[in-house]
Amino acid sequence: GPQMEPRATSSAAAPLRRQFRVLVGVTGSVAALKLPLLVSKLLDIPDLEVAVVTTERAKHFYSPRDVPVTLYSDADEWEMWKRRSDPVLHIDLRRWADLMLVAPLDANTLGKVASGICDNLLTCVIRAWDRSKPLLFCPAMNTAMWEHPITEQQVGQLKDFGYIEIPCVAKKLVCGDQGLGAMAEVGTIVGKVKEVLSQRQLPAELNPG
Ligand SMILES: CC(C)(CO)[C@@H](O)C(=O)NCCC(=O)N/C=C\S
Repeated sequence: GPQMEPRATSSAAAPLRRQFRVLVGVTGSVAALKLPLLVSKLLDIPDLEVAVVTTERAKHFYSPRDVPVTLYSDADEWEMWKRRSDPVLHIDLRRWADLMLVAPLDANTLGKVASGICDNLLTCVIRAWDRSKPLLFCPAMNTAMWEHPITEQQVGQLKDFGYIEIPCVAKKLVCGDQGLGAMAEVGTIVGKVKEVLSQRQLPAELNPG
């Protein structure tokens, strides 16, 4: 998990290890049931390290047993910070990650991010995010929510921040409605992560000289 160990070891014996760190944010859309599949597909990408930050609502849609990486939630922030000298988890996480992927981004968290609300671990990481690093988001919500005019405004706001949208798709949603609002397919999401990583220089300390 994201401890502050050195980013890479390079010695005669061991080649430079180029781990690229992806922090997955998961929120309370029913599409969060795809988290185990998404994490397992990300772990198939060579040299990728994955950690997850979950909201409380998202926990209803997956079992931590099916997520074989470090999974942070709000209580971890409270546990970790007891006194002034203690680390601040959302700041540790913004430093640790090279790329952030919010999948799914539900209507509630979309609204929070668009207006700078940061009332949990995930929104605090995003609020503190270093915008020189890529942040990808996958909206997912009921069609009626998607079609509300506030959605376009708030997605536009996130794009103005420089965040990259992986657009939702039209499907027969789990609630029976047919239309836009379904999270992009996991294959689409993983493909976009690969594309963005291929365009990025590795962090300097991974690629000295
Ligand atoms: C869950 C999944 C991935 C199954 O294909 C798909 O329905 C979806 O992305 N739904 C997210 C939209 C949503 O949150 N609907 C909430 C009420 S309809």
